[in-house]
Amino acid sequence: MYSTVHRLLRINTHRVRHLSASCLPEKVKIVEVGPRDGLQNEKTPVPTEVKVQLINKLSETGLPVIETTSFVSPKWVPQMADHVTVMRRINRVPGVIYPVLTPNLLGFQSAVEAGATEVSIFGAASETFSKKNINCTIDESVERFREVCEAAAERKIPVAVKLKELGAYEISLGDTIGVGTPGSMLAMLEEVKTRLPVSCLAVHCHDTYGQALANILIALQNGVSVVDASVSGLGGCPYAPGAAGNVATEDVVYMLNGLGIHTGVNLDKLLDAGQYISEFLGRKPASKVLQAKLGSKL
Ligand SMILES: CC(C)(COP(=O)([O-])OP(=O)([O-])OC[C@H]1O[C@@H](n2cnc3c(N)ncnc32)[C@H](O)[C@@H]1OP(=O)([O-])[O-])[C@@H](O)C(=O)NCCC(=O)NCCSC(=O)C[C@@](C)(O)CC(=O)[O-]
Repeated sequence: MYSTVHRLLRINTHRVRHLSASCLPEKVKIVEVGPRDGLQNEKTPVPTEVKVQLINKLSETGLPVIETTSFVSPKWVPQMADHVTVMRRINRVPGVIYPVLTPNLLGFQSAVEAGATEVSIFGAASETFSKKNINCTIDESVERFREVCEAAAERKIPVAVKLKELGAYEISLGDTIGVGTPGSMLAMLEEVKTRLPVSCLAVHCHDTYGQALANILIALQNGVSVVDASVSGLGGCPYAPGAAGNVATEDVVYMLNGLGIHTGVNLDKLLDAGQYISEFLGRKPASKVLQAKLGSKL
């Protein structure tokens, strides 16, 4: 029995090494979106101090990018109404980037005043979703993005956007409703890679159908090395009813550690941050790794 298990382990290890060497990146940049994408959908207001504490804890984990808040209309997304205070109160760790969402010029200007040094704009591939999410057509949204990109370029502020020709340095491909499968991820990436260099692509996978980790693995095998994830698997989009949270950051880090891929993230500190916010929300974490750690405490 022992030797069978041993042999299986040896075979698996060999396969992991083979994967790493041949087609997986050596390093992956994880973009933590929990404080924004994760919390925006919470129905009960989360106190500013809790958001600040969460971001400060995440800042200590080694995560390189933490999407902090969004400068959208408080009438549309009340949970993000404290964006200025959050930006002012967080402890910014040198080397960590704290981007914020800005849907239009007004949002961009407020974000800069509050000290944002990187902004993201967000568009949709579906007219219906564009209208529901930012109250304009796709064409109109591109015009708004152009204004933001021009204002950002004047101040040398990097922009992450879906439209590379406007000057974005990174494009995050979002499966907002989490219906993608490894098959559709592969087909989508093969198509996108005919038009854009894979080095500027990121993936943003919600886990509604439990496919997110498998989809991410396919993306990594296709050269993507930037992955969005949300601590404790928080989230969902207010304009995509029924969509589950993002893939849990803890689960992504665990998978990448197992593949020998460097992230720079301390998993124990990340689990502490996940436990902190899950306990505050009084909710079982969606992260399987955090569930395993908490065990009988759940
Ligand atoms: C885009 C708008 C603002 C257009 O909203 P609108 O109503 O069309 O805008 P408007 O220009 O007609 O202005 C109406 C009012 O909003 C104000 N306003 C206008 N702009 C701003 C601003 N930036 N910040 C604060 N206030 C703003 C403006 O001043 C005015 O105030 P009033 O005169 O009525 O008092 C609105 O539709 C909105 O805020 N939508 C929310 C979008 C959002 O946050 N969605 C969730 C994030 S996207 C997401 O989760 C998906 C993603 C990215 O994570 C990917 C994935 O998950 O796969």
